[in-house]
Amino acid sequence: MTGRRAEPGAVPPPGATPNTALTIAGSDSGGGAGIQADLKTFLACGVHGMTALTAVTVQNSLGVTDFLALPPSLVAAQIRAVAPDLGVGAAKTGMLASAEIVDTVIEACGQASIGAGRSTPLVVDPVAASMHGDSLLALDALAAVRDRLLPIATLATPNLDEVRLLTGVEVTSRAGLRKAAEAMHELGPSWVLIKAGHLAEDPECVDLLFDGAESHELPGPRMRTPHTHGGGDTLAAAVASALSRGCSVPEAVRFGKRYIMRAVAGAYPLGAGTGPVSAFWRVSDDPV
Ligand SMILES: Nc1ncnc2c1ncn2[C@@H]1O[C@H](COP(=O)(O)OP(=O)(O)O)[C@@H](O)[C@H]1O
Ligand SMILES: Cc1ncc(COP(=O)(O)O)c(N)n1
Repeated sequence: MTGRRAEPGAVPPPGATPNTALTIAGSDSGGGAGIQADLKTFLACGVHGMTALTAVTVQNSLGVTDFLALPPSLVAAQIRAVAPDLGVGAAKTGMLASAEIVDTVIEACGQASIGAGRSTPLVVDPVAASMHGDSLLALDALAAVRDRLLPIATLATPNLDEVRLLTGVEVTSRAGLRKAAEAMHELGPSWVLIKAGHLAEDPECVDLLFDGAESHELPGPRMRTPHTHGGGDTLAAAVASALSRGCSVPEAVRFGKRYIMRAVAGAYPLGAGTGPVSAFWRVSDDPV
């Protein structure tokens, strides 16, 4: 692997080939989530980002009003185009829109050696709906994600709504996270990171990483901001960035947690609804 550095997040020296990460996800016209969040995060984490676009959403700070899913063959073709030529250090999935896209992505990942136990680790963020509740995944696609995509995930990163949809386990407090992690792990991913952002009453955001035997808490303060649009994508993309540099899953998740805490701390209002988490904290203010 070219350019591996001990410190995840470091910027590659000018002219050096950076590590690479691929996002397989939808476009957010508002720029806060989806491939836009992933690309900003990849840049901020010092890796070269690539995209396999699955859908175009019509979206702003108030929600998603429409989307068009791309033909599955075009999604697979994007993966096939970049994998052998540019090399994929790590991949992540976000919005996959339809069962046909899910199955095509699984097949293309197999051909490109992306997935658990293969050369390229795969982070599956099982995106089902936007934070406003707008569906981003067809009903029949949830079963495809649960039964066929999660088993090839190196790491799955569900939020608590996705845990409920995928496993039926309802989490209402920090004490319930371990049960959620066990139920998610039974679906087949090597590792599970349960995100606790939705436990609004908890003064902290303690996410839980689980490998089927041991769980590790990722503590962090709960920031007083409503502007967390794109938070899940940003966390998963930061984790994928660290994996692309050869970090272990626990190292990559700890890096991702540090990254998302800074991104939420810098989140800003934009539009009449919910603003995005920030990537600006990583940008130098040197004059051009
Ligand atoms: N108010 C907050 N303060 C600090 N961290 C947060 C806050 N809200 C969410 N997070 C963190 O952001 C990440 C995304 O969490 P969550 O909101 O649960 O997922 P999603 O964006 O997929 O719905 C997690 O690491 C979570 O702990
Ligand atoms: C294209 C796309 N992908 C993912 C999300 C989820 O992000 P959020 O939960 O912040 O709405 C989104 N809204 N749009």
